[in-house]
Amino acid sequence: MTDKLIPLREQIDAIDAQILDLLNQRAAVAQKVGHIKAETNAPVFRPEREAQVLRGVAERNPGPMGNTELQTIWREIMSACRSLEKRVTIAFLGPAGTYSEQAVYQQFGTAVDVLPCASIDEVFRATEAGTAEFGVVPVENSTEGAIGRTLDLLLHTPLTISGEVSIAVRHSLLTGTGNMDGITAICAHAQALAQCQIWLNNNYPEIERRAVSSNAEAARMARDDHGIAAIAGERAGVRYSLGTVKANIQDDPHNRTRFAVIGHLQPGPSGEDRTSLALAAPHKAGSIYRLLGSLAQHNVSMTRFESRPARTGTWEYYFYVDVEGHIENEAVAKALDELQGNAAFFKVLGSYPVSLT
Ligand SMILES: O=C(O)C(=O)C[C@]1(C(=O)O)C=C[C@@H](O)C=C1
Repeated sequence: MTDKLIPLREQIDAIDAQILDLLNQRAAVAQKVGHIKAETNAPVFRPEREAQVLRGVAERNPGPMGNTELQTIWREIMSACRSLEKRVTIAFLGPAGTYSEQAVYQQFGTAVDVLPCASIDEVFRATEAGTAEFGVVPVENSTEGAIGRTLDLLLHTPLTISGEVSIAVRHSLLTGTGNMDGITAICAHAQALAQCQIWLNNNYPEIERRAVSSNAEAARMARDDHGIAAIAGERAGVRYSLGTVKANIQDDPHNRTRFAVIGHLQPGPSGEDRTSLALAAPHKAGSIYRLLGSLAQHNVSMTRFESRPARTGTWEYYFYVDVEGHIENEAVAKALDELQGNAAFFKVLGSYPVSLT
């Protein structure tokens, strides 16, 4: 080692000592917050506050560190501080190694307990029953569209959406050996197979494609059977000790999945929020026009409009609408009040901070 490094490392050691001291000072304050919350029975996880802290970090950042990297560090700092107040349990669509698990850690940091569930229904059940404080469920994918089961369950659950997480979906072709010798089937969740079909048609048109319950399950199968290749995220590859034949094989390089955090909590305004609604229009000419007109009149921007059959066999539809702003914002409250008066069905699914990515 050159002598020139020695003084620089001494500087780093001194800075680390300060960081350590400051982190523990922060943790001690969080513990005091935790005691007050325990006395008043207030919720430990406050997504609106965490969103403000993370946005503040990016706003104040003079560099050279990037905002994304700093926000990842702060997410972990808050996760660790929160776990000193109380450790929360998060249900998600398992098994471990799925994008849903990644969404859990992206929202809550890693100082949480996780509860992998076998289905989206089970995530709702575990959260409704209080086995988990929160659940994380996929809502939509940018190439494949809405996750119907989540939308159906949101209609009648007592839970509300308290956050959203957007994850870049990157699929890799993975095998036990890191090459395709002797591979007779490529396994993945049906959505992942669909998201990679052009690449698969161009590269391995002759190999059978088999849909399984999740990409992580495919990765587990590939570990146990060297005749099977899996399409999954690198995270699953690491978890199941697989080699990468080819990374980034998704047809759409901008492929993203949006997840909802569901729970009994209704967050307050964070300054940059979204409100999700479910609506049904009465059987009258122009009824959808009138419903959406309330939003336009009060200058409330709509960021999503999705329809889904009501499954009554009568060509009725539920509409899933996202608008900018929190339900406590005056314009949003007025628009929704008016809209509710014109709707055959109306439910606020939740008001929550807009995700950072
Ligand atoms: O401000 C609070 O309410 C805290 O509990 C502190 C803190 C933090 O570490 O900054 C931790 C958990 C909450 O979700 C929000 C923020």
